[in-house]
Amino acid sequence: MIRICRYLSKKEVGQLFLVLLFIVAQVWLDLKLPDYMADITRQVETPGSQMGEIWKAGGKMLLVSFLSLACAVLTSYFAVRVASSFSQHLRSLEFAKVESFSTAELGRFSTASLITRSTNDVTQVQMFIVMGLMMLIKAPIMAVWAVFKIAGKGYEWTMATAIAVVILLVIVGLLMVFVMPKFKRMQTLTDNINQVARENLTGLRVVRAYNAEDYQEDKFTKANDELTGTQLSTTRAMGVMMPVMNTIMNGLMLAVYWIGAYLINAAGFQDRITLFGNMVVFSSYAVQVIMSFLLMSMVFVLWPRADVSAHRIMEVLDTKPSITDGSQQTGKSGEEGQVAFRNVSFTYPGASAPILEDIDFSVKKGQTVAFIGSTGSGKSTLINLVPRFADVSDGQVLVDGVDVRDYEVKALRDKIGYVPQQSFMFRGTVESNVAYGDQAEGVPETEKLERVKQAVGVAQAEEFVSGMPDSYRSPIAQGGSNVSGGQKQRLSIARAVWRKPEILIFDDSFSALDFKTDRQVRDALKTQMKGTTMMIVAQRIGTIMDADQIVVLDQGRIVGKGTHQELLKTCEVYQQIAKSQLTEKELAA
Ligand SMILES: Nc1ncnc2c1ncn2[C@@H]1O[C@H](COP(=O)(O)OP(=O)(O)OP(=O)(O)O)[C@@H](O)[C@H]1O
Repeated sequence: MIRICRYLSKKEVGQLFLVLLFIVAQVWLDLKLPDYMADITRQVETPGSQMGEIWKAGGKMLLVSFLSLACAVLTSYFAVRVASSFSQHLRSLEFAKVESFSTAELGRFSTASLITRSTNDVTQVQMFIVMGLMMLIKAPIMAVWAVFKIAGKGYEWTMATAIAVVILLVIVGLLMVFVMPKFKRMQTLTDNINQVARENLTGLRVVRAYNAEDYQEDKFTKANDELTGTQLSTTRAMGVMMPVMNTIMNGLMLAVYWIGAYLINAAGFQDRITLFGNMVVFSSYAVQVIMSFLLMSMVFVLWPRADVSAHRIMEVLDTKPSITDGSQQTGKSGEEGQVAFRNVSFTYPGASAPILEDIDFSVKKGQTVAFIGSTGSGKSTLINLVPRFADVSDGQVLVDGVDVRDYEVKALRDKIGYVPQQSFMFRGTVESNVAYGDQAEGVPETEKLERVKQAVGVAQAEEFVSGMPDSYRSPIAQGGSNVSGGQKQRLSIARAVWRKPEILIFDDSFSALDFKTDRQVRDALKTQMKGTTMMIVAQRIGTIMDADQIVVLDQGRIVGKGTHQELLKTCEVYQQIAKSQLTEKELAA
């Protein structure tokens, strides 16, 4: 919790000092009140006192109360401001950090946990800051000041207060031992709920198609019950606290008056007024002491949960992304558009065996290299190494003659147009989905739209986009739920084409297209994206048979490399794939 405070901005630290100032002022004013009360009591008890004097003391009391109220309002105002802006800052930091994560880091935290960590956990810290600022700072100042004020006013009363404080501390200590582990568990259970809810919503269609609502509901109920049970037991424990505190406070009051009555009874007439005044003042201060210990104990009860949350946030912020920037902005001149793999091996974090081994090939500017192989043979893993979604475990991937790890990540990715296996659409319009990314910023609207039209044309999506109610300005729902799989795939291709990159990567991106459209897209790419190096992963031989080079993968190793005709003669795995997909006539052609 303390470590997270280093993310406070200068302005927030300034506001914290203001809060501190208002709290000290408030404590000073609050502790002034019993003095006036003692004054009034003395005046009432002293024969011949003037009514005007009592009014004067009462007026001062009222003024001090108002000033204390004003300080309390200002304290809350600044405390809430600091806590809100700090949590806003934390959320932004977490978001930026998560954006820099590679698949390795994303796999280490689950998506659900990352969401809880940037929402619920930040809220816990925010709540603690508000409560902490209002109580944690005030309580010790108040306690010390009040103790200082009551010291010397009668050891019997001081003893009674000390006993009350000890009882209070023991009860709070016991409570903390009981609730602390539960608070820690609460955050993990919140992750759990998020995970189940997320999975259910994402896979809603599958759940419905398999009539698995009851099964999903059971899973959710289990996670929900666990969280509710933990929350209930902590809340119950906390619920006990207030009545216990009240009882201690009232008990102390009784003790103060009982001791007072005893002392006044035993004292001579002259001392009785002083003793009575002391008793009234003491009882007010004793309440302040107990209240401050009560506030402190409340803070210590809130602390564990906030501490767990702060720790979880720091875990994200402290994680060093495995993909770090190099210094190169450009590649070697004369080697633009070239991609080469040099004896590349890759092992997923935590996996025992490499997924890719000894991968070696190169492709020149404007050429097309295709990858084919059985499911799980490592095709996606291989092409993901080019835009550095992960880094090689051994060997080198070169783009434009430079190791991809030596590039500034942004510069490297600016060279690449990537079409993923599962097309992803963002909420917006057709245009905003195609002209997507930093390169779309600052491009004049008319030029942007013109380029969108060209890219959509290459992806053979013109017909269906023109058929949409608002054409290029038609809305696209989150995740592209209002367009078909094939339409999504074409818009996804258009998005990569729009960038006019040096290298285009297609990860099985033609699978949802019919044969005719597949052909048309490839023809359009060939004619309109001349000079662009293409890396295509495909399942269909038809999609890749005219590639300049085909790389055949089997269990993470290259088992064949060459053109379609060469591989038909030399590569057994390729022959098997070809035989299963092509007719005798096509094979002979
Ligand atoms: N994040 C990951 N962590 C651990 N192993 C993974 C991860 N992603 C993929 N794998 C494993 O790596 C292997 C290769 O996966 P990859 O997705 O590269 O295959 P592929 O050839 O593209 O398959 P497909 O044609 O089905 O898409 C698989 O055995 C898979 O289980």
